[in-house]
Amino acid sequence: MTHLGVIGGGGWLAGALLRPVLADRLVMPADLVLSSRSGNISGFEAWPGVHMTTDNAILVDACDIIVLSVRPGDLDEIDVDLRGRFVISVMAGVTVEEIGDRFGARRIVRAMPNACAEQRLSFTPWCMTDDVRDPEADFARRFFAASGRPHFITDEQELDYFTALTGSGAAFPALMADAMIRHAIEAGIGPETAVLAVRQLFLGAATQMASVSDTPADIVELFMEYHGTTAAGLSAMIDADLAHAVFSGLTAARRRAQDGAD
Ligand SMILES: NC(=O)C1=CN([C@@H]2O[C@H](COP(=O)(O)OP(=O)(O)OC[C@H]3O[C@@H](n4cnc5c(N)ncnc54)[C@H](O)[C@@H]3O)[C@@H](O)[C@H]2O)C=CC1
Ligand SMILES: O=C(O)[C@@H]1CCC=N1
Repeated sequence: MTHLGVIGGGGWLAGALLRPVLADRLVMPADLVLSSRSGNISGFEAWPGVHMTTDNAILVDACDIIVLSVRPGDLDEIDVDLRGRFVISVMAGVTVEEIGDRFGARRIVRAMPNACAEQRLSFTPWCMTDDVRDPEADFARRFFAASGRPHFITDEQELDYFTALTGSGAAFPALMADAMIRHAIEAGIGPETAVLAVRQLFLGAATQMASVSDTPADIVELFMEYHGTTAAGLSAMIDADLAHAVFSGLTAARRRAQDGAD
């Protein structure tokens, strides 16, 4: 049986990816090894058989598939030999070439999930080196399918773009939601009701956008053509150049991913 080792397994993203994988029994607890700085990893109480260590060399010895999930700035501390191992990296801004040079691995999948993995709703673009074997590619696809929607890409550079666009998960929509909540509170709505209302709005809007054939642009146009209160609000937001703010944010995030996130 394949053993999976996750370096940085106590982190935010690793937990979000692994709990669905364990719940689906894609990997059994006894076949999973997690490493962290402290060795005390929470969030896996439902699977007491999961192994935990502070020693990455022990993890690598025990496992044939290694997931790299430390922050890019902590990569220098990871002193392991991954020659002959199948490696899956979810690190932002760390290229396949760098992973190969640092660790000697040739069979590498690089992916960019987001924290919605915890809800099994990540969008997860991924790419791989030519050396990856068919069953390994199949495992990677199933691994990421447990926590959302994997999307295979052939151009690794697109991963830096997706790091900005979707790697951020709920954060960019949350900024918009927070602005709406603050406006509602200023208008006299109680804070709890404002949060409740905007959460439900985003749930409805996201569910609708994901399920109807209309694109987001079609939905905007539909309301503009209605010429009602929504159109008044949309026009003011367009005049205030909401798109410019969004473009600036995505450009900055992409630049950070290209420069090497830390
Ligand atoms: N959090 C997110 O939403 C996303 C994160 N990522 C990427 O995932 C990677 C992990 O990010 P997070 O989980 O958010 O970070 P985190 O800080 O929550 O987790 C990192 C973990 O690595 C461990 N660690 C650090 N040095 C270590 C070492 N030498 N040996 C073993 N473990 C060590 C830490 O103890 C910590 O538990 C990053 O490279 C990030 O770019 C990618 C997409 C989304
Ligand atoms: O904010 C970050 O750096 C991490 C990596 C991509 C998304 N979240």
